[in-house]
Amino acid sequence: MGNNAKSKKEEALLYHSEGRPGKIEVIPTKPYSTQKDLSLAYSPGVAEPCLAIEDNPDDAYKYTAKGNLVAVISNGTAVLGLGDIGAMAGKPVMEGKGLLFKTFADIDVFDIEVDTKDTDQFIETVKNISVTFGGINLEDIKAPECFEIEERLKEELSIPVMHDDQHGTAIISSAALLNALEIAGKKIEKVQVVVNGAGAAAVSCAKLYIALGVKPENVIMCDSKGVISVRRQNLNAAKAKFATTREVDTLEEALVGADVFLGLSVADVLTQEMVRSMADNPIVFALANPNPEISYDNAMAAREDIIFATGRSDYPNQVNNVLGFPYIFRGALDVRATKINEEMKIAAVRALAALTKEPVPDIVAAAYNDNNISFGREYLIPKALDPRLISTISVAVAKAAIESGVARKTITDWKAYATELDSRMGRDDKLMRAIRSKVGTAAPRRIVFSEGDRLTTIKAAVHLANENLAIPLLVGDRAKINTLLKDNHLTLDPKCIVDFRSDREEARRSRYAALLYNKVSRKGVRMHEAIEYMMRRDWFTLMMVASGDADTSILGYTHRYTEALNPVRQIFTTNSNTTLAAMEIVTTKRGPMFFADTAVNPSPTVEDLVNIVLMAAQTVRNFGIEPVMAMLSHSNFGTDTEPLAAKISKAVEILHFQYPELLVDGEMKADIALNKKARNEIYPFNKLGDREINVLIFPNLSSANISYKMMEILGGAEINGPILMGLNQSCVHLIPEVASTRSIRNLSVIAAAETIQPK
Ligand SMILES: NC(=O)C1=CN([C@@H]2O[C@H](COP(=O)(O)OP(=O)(O)OC[C@H]3O[C@@H](n4cnc5c(N)ncnc54)[C@H](OP(=O)(O)O)[C@@H]3O)[C@@H](O)[C@H]2O)C=CC1
Ligand SMILES: CC(=O)C(=O)O
Ligand SMILES: [Mg+2]
Repeated sequence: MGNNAKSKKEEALLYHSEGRPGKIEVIPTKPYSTQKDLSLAYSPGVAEPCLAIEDNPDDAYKYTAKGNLVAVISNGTAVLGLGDIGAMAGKPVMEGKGLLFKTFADIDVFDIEVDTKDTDQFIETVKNISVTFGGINLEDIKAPECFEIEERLKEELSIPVMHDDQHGTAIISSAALLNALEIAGKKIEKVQVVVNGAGAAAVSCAKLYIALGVKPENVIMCDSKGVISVRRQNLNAAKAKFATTREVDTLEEALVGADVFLGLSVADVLTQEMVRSMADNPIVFALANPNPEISYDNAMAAREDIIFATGRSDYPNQVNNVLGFPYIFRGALDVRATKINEEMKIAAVRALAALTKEPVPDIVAAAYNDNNISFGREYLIPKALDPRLISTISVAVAKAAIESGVARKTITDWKAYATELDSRMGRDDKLMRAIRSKVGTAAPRRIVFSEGDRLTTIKAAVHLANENLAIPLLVGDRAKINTLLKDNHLTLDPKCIVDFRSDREEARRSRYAALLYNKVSRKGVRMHEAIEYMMRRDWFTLMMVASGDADTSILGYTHRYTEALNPVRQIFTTNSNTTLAAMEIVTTKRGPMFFADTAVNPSPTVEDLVNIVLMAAQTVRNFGIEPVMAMLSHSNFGTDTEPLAAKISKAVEILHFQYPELLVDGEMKADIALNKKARNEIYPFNKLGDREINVLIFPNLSSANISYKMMEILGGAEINGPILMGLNQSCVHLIPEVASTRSIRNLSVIAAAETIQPK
């Protein structure tokens, strides 16, 4: 074993053994700390749900975890491509499936390893424990027993049962096949397909390919003994259905001129010569795990026109059932489907294939460190970490279950269901959705971007234009913008590009310079400077807004937010001492929280703090949310009198006196702010009562900035902002040049929303 392989082995073993051994644990979902809690969780309180379920078995979905609990069950006879390694040895894979179910679809899993190879015993065991679960995922059970096991369990149980290696694999590889055929320019009813492997996965994939249009006579299947032909004796029933009449005996012979190779067998059985003998643009899915039928490097070296996929995550095109089973079960559980039928599988195939053609979100680009992911040879199928999979596949599956009559619960509000799915994964950005919807229903605003020739900005602009959320105006070099658009297969109306330094814009620059001079001549700016400024993208961008050529702007900055604010202050404030401040929307599990001041005032005075509170209150109100504000400190209501705490206490005193209607109090520590029970018990005089605080005003820039960044990294919160506050007119927000497309897009939507007057 080479050093690299050895260290990978050690790494994998350490990963599994470190800390609490294994990969999953059980976590209670109800309080259990007091005697009272325990008497409800267990005896005597627990008797009540027991009796309710005895009366009405369906109540198990109401009072127990059944409805969200899936059993991953295996006997270890076909574990990955490792073969029959036994029930116990397969446990790491089953725990792994549990981890994937939970993290990708919020489904809880018990992994169950059944130590028998006897089909009847296995079925009996599963049947006897099935009441515990909302669904059963059979895993890594070898063919042909797996076919009978699944068929009988499906017939005899009224919860969804799916053998993942069969149908999960079939669904994902079918979606990849449809897309690969489109890229190869081939028709499904014409292609010659060679399937290597005749087990659980291979047989099921071949069946689904045929259901999607592949001609049965165009499929040749091979097992460990070669081509399955009518001339062979003693074929099991599943293989017999694929026996060919053609005069070929080996994989090598079968592949000559073939369009598709589908490998669900073992490593390294496909040679470069075989690949070279295939038709033009050969589609090669080498899906054996952990090592494919041909390595990525060998496949790529074999020929240039190959369209290639493996089951692995470390190469492009991971065709692996992980893209399917979490979401298929999610959809099935949510409508309490009695089975997973053909309609649901086909719906999942189509949804997956279609999703691949949608622009890829930044979060995926970041996760794979690749900004160029778009439909093509290297992207036949969505990435496993794509957060859209849940709302795309589960919705399609649930709809198909309802339409095909196997659902025991219906869903009518599909938007709400998709939202619920997103929120399961902690990505619930209700506020952003509300803002987006406000912007989407108004006439699109003209948003000018100072960094118009950056790819992140261009992508955000294309999204905003395509979604009709704004008319983006990109300030930058036209040729550069056009190249970036072309290279990234993006399109944008040429009118959206403002090549501000070009000769064509000379008249506009003069007009803006005159206007600027008019505005700032009493702030020390001379005419020749105003003319020079118009060659600078920040000044030019701001003048587009000041002149009325744009409704609002997004200004990129490199080093310091406060430096970038200088032209903003010059153009849009009458007094250079006006307090400006910045606020971040921090989307937490509790909902949106607003943090201020996160970017402008390093050490705010009492007056600044009062202004920050007033501006934050107004901004939050504009979002349709009633602000409940805590002024944070290391001290609670005078417990410390040192200057920083005293400054906040003074600001509160002024606010209470001058704005008695405002729900603001402090100074208080973060735990007191965020725990209303403790706040009311210890400080019953506080002004905020039973309300949850949603605005946190920090004592200084450092604490605010540190806090929201910690929330982002450690707390997994999504951050949107910074929202610049304090200008008379909403006209600009500043964003770091390194910001992601998602951040730019969200801030743009916020900026657009601010310019919409309430009806
Ligand atoms: N990427 C993905 O999502 C998935 C990949 N897989 C992979 O597919 C493979 C098979 O899994 P599964 O169907 O569950 O297992 P099974 O045990 O049910 O089937 C294995 C099949 O492979 C055949 N086989 C073994 N050696 C060869 C060979 N040299 N040439 C041709 N065929 C051969 C066997 O032939 P015989 O019938 O003669 O014994 C059998 O038909 C595994 O590597 C697994 O990791 C499986 C599921 C999902
Ligand atoms: C991916 C999978 O389920 C397998 O290889 O068995
Ligand atoms: Mg498997």
